[in-house]
Amino acid sequence: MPALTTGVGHEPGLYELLAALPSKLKPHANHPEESNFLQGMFEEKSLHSLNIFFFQLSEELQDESATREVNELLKLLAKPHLKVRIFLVLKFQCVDCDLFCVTGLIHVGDELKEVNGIPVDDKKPEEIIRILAQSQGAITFKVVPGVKEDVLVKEPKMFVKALFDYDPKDDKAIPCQEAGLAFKKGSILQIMSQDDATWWQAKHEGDANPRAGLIPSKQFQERCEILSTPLVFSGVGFRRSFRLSRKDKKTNKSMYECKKSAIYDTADVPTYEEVTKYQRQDRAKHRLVILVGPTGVGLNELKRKLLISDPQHFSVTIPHTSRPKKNLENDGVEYHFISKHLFETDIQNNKFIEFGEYKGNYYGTSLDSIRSVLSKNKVCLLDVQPHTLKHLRTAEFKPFVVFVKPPTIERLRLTRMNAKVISGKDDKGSAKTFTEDDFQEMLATAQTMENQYGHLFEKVIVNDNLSEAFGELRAALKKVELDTQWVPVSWTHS
Ligand SMILES: Nc1ncnc2c1ncn2[C@@H]1O[C@H](COP(=O)(O)OP(=O)(O)OP(=O)(O)O)[C@@H](O)[C@H]1O
Repeated sequence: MPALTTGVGHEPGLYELLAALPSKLKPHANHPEESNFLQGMFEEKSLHSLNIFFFQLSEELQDESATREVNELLKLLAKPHLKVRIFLVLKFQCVDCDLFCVTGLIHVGDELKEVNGIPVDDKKPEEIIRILAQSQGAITFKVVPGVKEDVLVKEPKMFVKALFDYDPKDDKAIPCQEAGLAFKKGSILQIMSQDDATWWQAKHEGDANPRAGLIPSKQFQERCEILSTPLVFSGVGFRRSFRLSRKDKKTNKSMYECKKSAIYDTADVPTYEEVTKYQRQDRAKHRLVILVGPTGVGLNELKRKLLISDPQHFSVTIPHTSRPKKNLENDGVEYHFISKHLFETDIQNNKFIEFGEYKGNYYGTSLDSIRSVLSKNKVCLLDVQPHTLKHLRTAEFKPFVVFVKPPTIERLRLTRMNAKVISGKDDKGSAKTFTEDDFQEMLATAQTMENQYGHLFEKVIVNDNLSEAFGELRAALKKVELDTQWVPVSWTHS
């Protein structure tokens, strides 16, 4: 039985295999015209833009017109060593010439069973070439996937969270749009095969339909993304540099300039993240709840409502400052008061997740202040600039990131008519009503945040009607505490 084989230890994908076939088969060609035919056929552009269709065995079995194939497959299935691995009969079709062929993503070691319905088990390669040469129009290969000991016993159990939207209909690179699997940012996909370097096979987690579809591999998507993304040093800032969780409303606003840059980190091209199921155990620490959103969108308001709704359950961090303590203040209540020197040492030692300077004094949120809340078995509510998220996405904090998004400009005008925003522009940090510019900036910043960090948001809440937004947030946080969630695999290895 002819097997599609190449060099040991190398498993090319479909395209490499097609490219390698002429030279592999050449020694078996008896006549120069056979050899030329082969060369021509495999260089044919159309063959490289093959449409690929997958047909599950179950579907084939249900297809009454396929009686002969069914019998053949049943015979094969009866062979104990083939039992598990014959699961696909795969077809591909050439768009340009209407060639309709069978195979899947062909791999080294796959066995060719039929060409155009002619059994080729006993045929020599040169005989197969002759059948190909004589074929007109449709060419059909039937291929039995080769043995892979590790996939024999069970289905692959690798799950990933998609960090980008994908629709094969918009993808000019995919060899067959019909065989592609569409998904959205945040979709959980079960990866069925990574054998091909460019196109993985996957299905939606929990999808009863066992058919897998093609998705771009991680490496391929990274390449495409890098090539298509201009390196932009955006002037659109995240105006509010960082917020502190102080209870003093007067100073709880955008007074500080953040020291860290909000420039897009092109090294982190969002593709897929391997995930696993996580269920918080009874006595385990709560996941850190992070709220992200443009200035004025209502993060403080939502935090405040949560704190009031259940002060025993929710809490916020106490910031550090190097400014002198005022008379009515208590160390460790409004702030942790520390010296400028100690603050600088702590900055050097990466103790702050965010810090800034205002009127010569430092203010910052330390990692230890988060730990302190979590160790009291409370839910810690934190709002940060989105670029700090990657530092907080650790097994220790397992953050649940909520993006609070403004509604449309019309709804902003209506709902925020009487609302006050703390102006960071004047020195006093005084409250003023929202201007049209504030709304525009809020919307623009929200868009930038979503574009750059949207893949890190687990929940998006539009803060249109405040009580509805609060209700949605509350419900989401409840779910996080009680339900099983998909989290990065690295969070569950300790
Ligand atoms: N859905 C809403 N409808 C009406 N007013 C709202 C809504 N959400 C928030 N506000 C009001 O908008 C103002 C700004 O809200 P808040 O201070 O919570 O924003 P923020 O996101 O914390 O902004 P900053 O970063 O400037 O602190 C407040 O007066 C608040 O009461």
